Parts: sequence; structure tokens; C-alpha cells
Amino acid sequence: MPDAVLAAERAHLELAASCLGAMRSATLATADAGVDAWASERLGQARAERPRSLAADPGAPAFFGRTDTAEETFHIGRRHVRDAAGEPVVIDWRAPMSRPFYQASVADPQGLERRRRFGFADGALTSYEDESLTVDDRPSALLREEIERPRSGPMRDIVATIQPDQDDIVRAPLAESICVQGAPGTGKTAVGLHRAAYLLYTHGEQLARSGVLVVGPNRAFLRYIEQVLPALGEVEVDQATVADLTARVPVRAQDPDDVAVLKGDARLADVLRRALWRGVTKPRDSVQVPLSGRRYRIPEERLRRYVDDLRRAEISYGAGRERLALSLAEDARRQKEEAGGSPTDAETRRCARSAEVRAFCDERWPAVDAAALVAGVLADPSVAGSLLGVDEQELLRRTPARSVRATRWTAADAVLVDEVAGLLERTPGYGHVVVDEAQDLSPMQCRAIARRVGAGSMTVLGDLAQATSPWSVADWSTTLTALGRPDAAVRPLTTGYRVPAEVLEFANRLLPVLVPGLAPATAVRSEPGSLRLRPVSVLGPVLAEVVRSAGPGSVGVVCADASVEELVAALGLEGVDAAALADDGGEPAPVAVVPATLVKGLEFDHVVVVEPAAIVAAEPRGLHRLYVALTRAVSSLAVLHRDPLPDLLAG
Ligand SMILES: Nc1ncnc2c1ncn2[C@@H]1O[C@H](COP(=O)(O)OP(=O)(O)OP(=O)(O)O)[C@@H](O)[C@H]1O
Repeated sequence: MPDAVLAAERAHLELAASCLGAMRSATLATADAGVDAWASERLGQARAERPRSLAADPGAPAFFGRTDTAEETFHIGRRHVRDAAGEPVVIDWRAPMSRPFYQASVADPQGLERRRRFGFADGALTSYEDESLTVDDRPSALLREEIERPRSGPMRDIVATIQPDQDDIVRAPLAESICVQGAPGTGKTAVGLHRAAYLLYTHGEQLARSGVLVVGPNRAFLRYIEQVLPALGEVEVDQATVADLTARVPVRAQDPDDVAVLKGDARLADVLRRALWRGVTKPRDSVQVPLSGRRYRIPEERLRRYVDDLRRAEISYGAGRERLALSLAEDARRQKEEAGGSPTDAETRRCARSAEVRAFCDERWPAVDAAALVAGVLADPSVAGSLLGVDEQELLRRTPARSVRATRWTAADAVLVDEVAGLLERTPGYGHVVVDEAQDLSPMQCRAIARRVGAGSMTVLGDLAQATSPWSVADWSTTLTALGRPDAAVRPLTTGYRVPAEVLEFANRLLPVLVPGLAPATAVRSEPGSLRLRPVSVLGPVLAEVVRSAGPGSVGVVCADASVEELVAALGLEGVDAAALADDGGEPAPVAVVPATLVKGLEFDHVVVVEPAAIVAAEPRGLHRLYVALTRAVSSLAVLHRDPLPDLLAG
């Protein structure tokens, strides 16, 4: 006989589904008629987005939890559901009323007597679990199941199981910029995305105008996370890499590490500012400008004042140039008025656009092309003066290409060009930016992101132990300063939800060398047998056998970048269909051979790390890279090696 509680909950689920259907039809039926064309268009857009967001993830059940106080019961789900009378049927997980679902504990029940979680199979409600908040109870089995479920495909939301320390970060006030230092698998990415969804819900109007941006390390990563926000009903969040944000010039070359480090140094911002403003020069003579048929002379000292005042003003270079032209036209206008004339605004504007005024501005405040300016600095870094040492200037120096367009730009150059573009024109800012894998950003990349936040706030996510870029730092202050948020609180997350204890403890052997003093994470679960170390003499057959014998879920074979092709071929020879994971955001194959430099942020049910020594040897921060590779597994990690393991792991 079916449980009466289950039957009642299923009835509520059906009610919620039909109410949601009615809400959807009502939204679709509303005509796009606003007070004017613009309003109608905005209304139309908003309406187009609403059904999309209501329809997002239609397979997802309308609720996943329930809270009971002495008087009331609330079902908690991914979005509000109301009945025809407007009464709540499901409460959005982001509403303040839902907070006790995430935060209540026996020590602090927050008014709750009971928390109920639901289990689903193929969209059908199949189980429930009650947790008393008045007496100590066993840990939730449904929670454990959710954390352990096999992974396949892209990342999923964690709304049903957000943990109290994660919830604190998700619901932090919009004005607060936060830096989350979290060990692998502690849910940083998940928390950042849920925070974006929470902020959009709580401050919808404000953020709808300015927008929310998520910055990730590469396209493979963005592809992995791209479903999470739409599943939460948020379809309007921009997701980009730093390379996307700074794509003003085509990147066709790569810098050696030492050059990339220098180009990423915050002092380059000062060098570029100096190079730009050195083009603005003191007027040396008076000029004559035309205004409605007459010419007016503007004396040198007034011209100097205009230039000086604008240089001191807190405006962009481009705006300063426009304003200088206007200052000259206004001067002529005042002269004409003093002589009894009354020039119109149109005549004054025409004066500002006259050949004489333009010629003056071109000479004293010349138009600048961002790429050309950077090319000029690289061709002659002496403009840096005392800002850079002589040896550093030489490191930057590059023989100029035939033309700016022919320059073989690097990724670090693109960030410099973007810096100059930001000096020329103000970059529009988002209301909130989530920055993932922030430990890998150079100060100049941080500035490129900070420019896009304006007065908004940031959620900065990262792990110093996973810092693999040549400019990586050992603490957060440099990064937060370059992000323009030096006072952001650094909050730790230390409970690992991805990796079984056996695997995490193995990887953590590297920690004292990676970041001395950094607290290791503790795994929420242990899985005996999840770690296997296999010395091999011939790799192919063993690798194929390990891949074949992996249980259900995704498989990632992680190796040094240079070995990817060889391993895809070796697996092919053994009859295993595997494909290399590419940085184009394409869908990963069920068995993906992953270059170690692309694996950050990703996870697989079963991970095979091939030849750790080669991963370590491939780059200066290879040991950090190995730590990243060893912490990607949800269920099992096999380490295959011909060469000896690094000492710390072998011990
Ligand atoms: N509260 C939770 N409930 C269920 N699953 C969770 C929870 N928190 C995190 N996870 C899961 O743990 C895994 C790791 O999360 P996530 O990728 O956000 O961690 P991370 O800290 O960004 O890891 P890394 O530093 O390795 O990139 C994901 O599969 C995520 O869904």
C-alpha cells in the first residue's frame, strides 16, 4: 500500500505542475502592448524570457524540499508557483522564507520543527526523508545520494542540497564582494553560480539593467557550467573567458613565460597610461576658430588652461578630446556674446567640428588607436622610464611588424590593448561579476575584469593550491587589489563534495609544498578502493582495461598535453572509442582524453591520471597542475605510471 504521506506529496506535486502550466499559458497569452514602442519592445523581451525561464528544465520536479513550522508547511522549489487565487504552492528557494530549509539545525532550528527532503526518479516522486529539528537525527541519506550520484554531461545545480556554509555565501548581500578560498570540490563554482541566481532574484530590477557576468578559465569549462543558470531559470547571464572579454585583436602568438609575467604585471597599466598621456602636449600658440562666419582668436594661456583642466578631470582620454573641442567652441561663443552676438547651439557645435578646432585637437590631444599604442610601446619600451628596469624594457621589446594589423598579438598583448581601450572610453560595467579560478589571473587580467564591474560587486572564487599560471601568487591580496576589491573578505570552504576521502588524502600529500600552511579539505564521504596506483610497463592495454572496467558515468583520462594524441590512438588500438577534449567548448566524448592544462574546474566519475611525472615536468608549476588532475574524480582515481611517482606521492 503506498505511503499516505507519499500520496499526499505526489498530489501536491501534481497541483504544482498544473499551476505552473497555467502560469506559463497566462504569460504566453499576454499581449505585448506597452505605452510606447520602446516599452512594448522591452515588455515583449521580458515576456519572451519569462516563459523561457518558466520552461527551463521542464523535467525538473516543481519542489525538492519542505519546511514545517508549528503552524505552516512550505514546499521549496526552483521557482515560485502560485495557484489561480495567487496563493503560494511552491516557494522559490531564493526567497527569505526558504532560508531555514538550508540553515536550520538542531542547535538553531530557526522556527522549524521538521525538514523534509524528496527523492525523485525520472521526475516521479519516489521517496521522502524527514529530519527532526527538535532531536538529533541521523545524517540525510538523500543528501548523500545526491552528492554521490554518477556524473555524466554538464554540471547540475545543487539547489536541493546547498550546505549552510555555502548558503551563507550564496545569500551574502549584493554590495558585498567576497573571495572564496576553497579546496577542490568544495563547491566554489556551484556556489558562485547559485549566488548569481540568488542576486538576480533578489535584486532583479537593478541587475536586469546592468547584468551579471560569469568569467571562467576556458571554453571547455564554460560549456561544462552553461546549463546551471538556465536550469535555475536565469537565462540572461553572460559567460565569458578573459580572452573573450579582451578580444580586440586577433591572438596568433604565445609569449615565453617571463614575457607573459611582465606583461601581466600591474606596472604595465602605469606604463600604458604614461604612453597614452604623453601624446597630450602644451599649446604653444594661439589658434583662430570660425563661428558663424567670423574668426575668433583663442590665446595660448587659455588653451593651456583648457588642456590642463581636462587632463586633471576624472574622464576618459576620448571624452577629454571631445570636451577640448567643445571648450574651444564655447570660448568662441563667449567672445561672440561679449561682442553682442547670440550664436545658436548648432553653430557652436559646428565650430567644435570645424577643421581648425579638429586640427588643434589632433595636434595637442591626438586620436589614439589602442592597438597602435600598444604596438608602439612594445617597439620602444623606453617610454616606461623608471617604471620598468632596463632589463625589463628589453624583455618587452619586439621588432615592430609591417603594420599594426600584421602584428602577431599574444593573449597578454590583447589584455594590454584592452587596458588602453579602457583608458580611451569607459567600459560599461556589470552589476555583479563572478570570477572563477581567480588564482590564475594576472594583475592585468584582473584589471580587465574590474573594468567590467564598475561600481558593482564581485564573487571571486579560487584555490591557491591550484594556481598554475606563471604569475601565480601565494596569497589573495595581490589578486583582490588588482580586481579593485582589496577589502573583500576571504572566506574558506573546506568540505569536499566531489572527491572521496581516499583520493583527497592522496592528493593532499602535495599540499605542504604547494601552499605551505593552507588547510586541507576534508571529504564528506569515503569510498574504499576508490584509489588505485598502477605501475605499468606497457601503457595501452592497461589503460584500456582500466577505462573499460570503470563503472557508470563519465571517464576522463588526464595526461600531459603532449601525450593526448598518443593516448587517443593507444585507446583506439585497443578498441576503446575515446576523443580528445578540445578548448572549443564542444561536447566531451564519453571517454575523454583531457590535456592536463584543460582539466581545471571539470570533474568525471572516473579519472585515470597517466604519468604524473610527465605532468609535473611539462611546466614550471607542474606539481600544482598534478594536484588539479588528482582532484577531478567523483568515484574513482587510477594513477598509471611508467616513471616513478613524485616523492611526496610515493611516500
Ligand atoms: N551542497 C552540495 N550538494 C551536492 N553536491 C555538491 C554540493 N556542493 C558541491 N557539490 C558538487 O561537488 C562537485 C564540486 O563542486 P564544484 O565544481 O563547484 O567545486 P569547486 O570548489 O569549484 O571545485 P574545483 O576547485 O575543483 O574546481 C560538483 O559536482 C558539485 O555539484
